[in-house]
Amino acid sequence: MISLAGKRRLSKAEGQLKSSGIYIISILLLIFLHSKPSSVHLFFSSSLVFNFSASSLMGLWEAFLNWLRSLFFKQEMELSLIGLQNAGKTSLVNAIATGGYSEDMIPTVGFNMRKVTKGNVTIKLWDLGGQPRFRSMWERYCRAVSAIVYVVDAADHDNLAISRSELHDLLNKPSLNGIPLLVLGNKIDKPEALSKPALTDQMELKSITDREVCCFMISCKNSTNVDSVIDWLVKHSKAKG
Ligand SMILES: Nc1nc2c(ncn2[C@@H]2O[C@H](COP(=O)(O)OP(=O)(O)OP(=O)(O)O)[C@@H](O)[C@H]2O)c(=O)[nH]1
Ligand SMILES: [Mg+2]
Repeated sequence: MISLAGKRRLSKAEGQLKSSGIYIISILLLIFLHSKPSSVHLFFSSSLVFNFSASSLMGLWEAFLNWLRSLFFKQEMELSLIGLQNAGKTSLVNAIATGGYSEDMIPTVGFNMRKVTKGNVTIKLWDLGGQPRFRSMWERYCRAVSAIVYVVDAADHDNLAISRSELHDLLNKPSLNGIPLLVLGNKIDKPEALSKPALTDQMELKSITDREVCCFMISCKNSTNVDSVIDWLVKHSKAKG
């Protein structure tokens, strides 16, 4: 038997527990809203359209839970870097991992694997050799990845046609159906480098309709747009959960 005073103490403790729980959730919600202003905007714009529908509230709640999850759980993703020899794949791995750059690169023989951690996401990068003798293994290393990263030397006009046909041959493999594609036009520090519309055109990227395709123009040498590449990669690991 619990005395009346005991019951009072118990319900007081319960009340304190509840209010501190609400307090913690409110603080976390405020931090979330502060760190993701875009979701607040999205919520209010969709609320205006749908008159504060339950789905917009659910969307915000889901985004909040995903954010909470990302604070506590590490996420992993696997990527393959493909492209002709000399395109700058290994240079990109270095730019992502350390920000370093070297003119003196040794061509990749076979493949290298490197793990890079960005925030709570660990990215496993398969950096494949681009010489003709290694291209037959590209497909094998692309099968289970979250995204295929295809690097093109945007300043090497002579090899663009080969780069395009190698890319389209690879994407035609049924085992790679639907895997998102990130095409990177590298070496934009060189004056002869193509513009993004010209590269999109030359690589016939608009004809790829069976998957998500994104293209950035980058320079590993000057670290141009490397941050955008990392953001894209991290977003795609989150999409995979
Ligand atoms: N100007 C310039 N040169 C670059 C850039 N990125 C890479 N390079 C140079 O391009 C050459 C080839 O770079 P790698 O990273 O080895 O090319 P790769 O695609 O890994 O080549 P393989 O391993 O043979 O398939 C090196 O001399 C790099 O210094 C860049 O953004 N600008
Ligand atoms: Mg290499």
